[in-house]
Amino acid sequence: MISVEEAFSLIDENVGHFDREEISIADAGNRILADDVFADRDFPPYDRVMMDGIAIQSGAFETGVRRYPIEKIQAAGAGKQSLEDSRNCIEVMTGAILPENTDVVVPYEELFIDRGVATIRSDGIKRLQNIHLKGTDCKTGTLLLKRGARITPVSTAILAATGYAFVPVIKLPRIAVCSTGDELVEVKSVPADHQVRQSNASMLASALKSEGIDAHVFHLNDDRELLSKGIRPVLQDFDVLLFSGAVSKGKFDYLPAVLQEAGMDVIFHGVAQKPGKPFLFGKFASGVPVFGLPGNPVSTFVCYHLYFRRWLYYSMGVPFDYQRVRLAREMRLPAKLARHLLVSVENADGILNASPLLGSGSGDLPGLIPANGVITLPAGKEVFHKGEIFNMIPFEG
Ligand SMILES: Nc1nc2c(c(=O)[nH]1)N[C@H]1C(S)=C(S)[C@@H](COP(=O)(O)OP(=O)(O)OC[C@H]3O[C@@H](n4cnc5c(N)ncnc54)[C@H](O)[C@@H]3O)O[C@H]1N2
Ligand code: MOO
Repeated sequence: MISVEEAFSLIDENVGHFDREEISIADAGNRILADDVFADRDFPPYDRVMMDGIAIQSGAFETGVRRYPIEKIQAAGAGKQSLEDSRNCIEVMTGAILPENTDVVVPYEELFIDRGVATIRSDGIKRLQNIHLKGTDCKTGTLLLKRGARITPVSTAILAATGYAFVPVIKLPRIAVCSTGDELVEVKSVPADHQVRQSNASMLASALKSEGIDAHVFHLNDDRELLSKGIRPVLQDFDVLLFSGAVSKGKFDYLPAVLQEAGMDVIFHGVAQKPGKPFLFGKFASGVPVFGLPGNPVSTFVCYHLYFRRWLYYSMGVPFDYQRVRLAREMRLPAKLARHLLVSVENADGILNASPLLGSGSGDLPGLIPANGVITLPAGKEVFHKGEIFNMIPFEG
């Protein structure tokens, strides 16, 4: 059995390389940007009128002119007009380009307009007032979004503003989620006394959905022949295989052997950790990785977050973020195995306090309900003090 640290290193050594693709901006939310994005023009791209009103020349105001015949209108979206007579004004609309020969915008609230003449009621004006000058936010060529960033609503707006109708993103892998086990029945079924509804595949598919991945879900029974037959088509059609169950020492835990028969190399099988001790990680010669998540629901979920998501993020070139949390109470544990502890966090004046949720072990699915994430208490140490800082992998967002 290898240590958690060795398992992480082996995951890191075997990260994938995803291609890029161009997708419609309408579908780009939450995807990972594959290119840097630069400003293709200044922001704003022209001297932009910021208030509805009139545009005048400051020089005319300084010589005492207060009554300005309206020469024309500069609407937003219309080409640039020009003020012919400096004692006149042009009516301007928010978002319009500032007309030539003007350098001040006076809003309607400070005007009195009668029979085509605007009288300025305010005492003073400032040159360039209510004008959003070209390039003041950023210049053409400025780096706005970095490759590897997750596309947020704000980055979607930047992509739209810079002309990306189609956005270069990192391709998402096609993932098969395969649950195993004869005791498992379909969600819609009424289970007999010795059966349970199959919930791990739903949990994994839902977790993958939040990464933007639509997984294909399969169920395979604990029959060596059927398992062997069942995985063959799955092997061909997917980039990543996530299995849940059938990786420990049971008489019907055929999965590791069947996968090896099909050509998978075992990278490791068994990690000195709780939960998730029988976790299996392997790879086919084609490069397709296999994550054999132990079947107990807490083991499945914890191994998914610790190992699969790490692999996925690193394969996409994205940092795998942790939250710094403070252990809310002392923990004493046997030092033999690393302990992945479910925690619920509470924000106390900006400090995230993490309370361990002990539940009744890795089969305790309802025990996951209050969990916000998982922290790892390393092997080789028995006492962990209240207030010690840990990296928490959050389960949501
Ligand atoms: N002799 C040993 N027995 C076990 C060991 C061991 O080292 N020696 N390890 C234990 C640990 S730790 C775990 S974790 C489990 C994992 O075993 P498997 O990966 O083979 O999983 P199963 O036996 O198939 O299932 C375990 C448990 O989880 C339930 N399960 C499985 N899949 C689902 C699903 N899709 N939805 C809901 N529930 C699921 C299953 O019914 C079992 O109760 O092995 C220990 N045994
Ligand atoms: O790894 Mo098993 O994870 O204790 O249930």
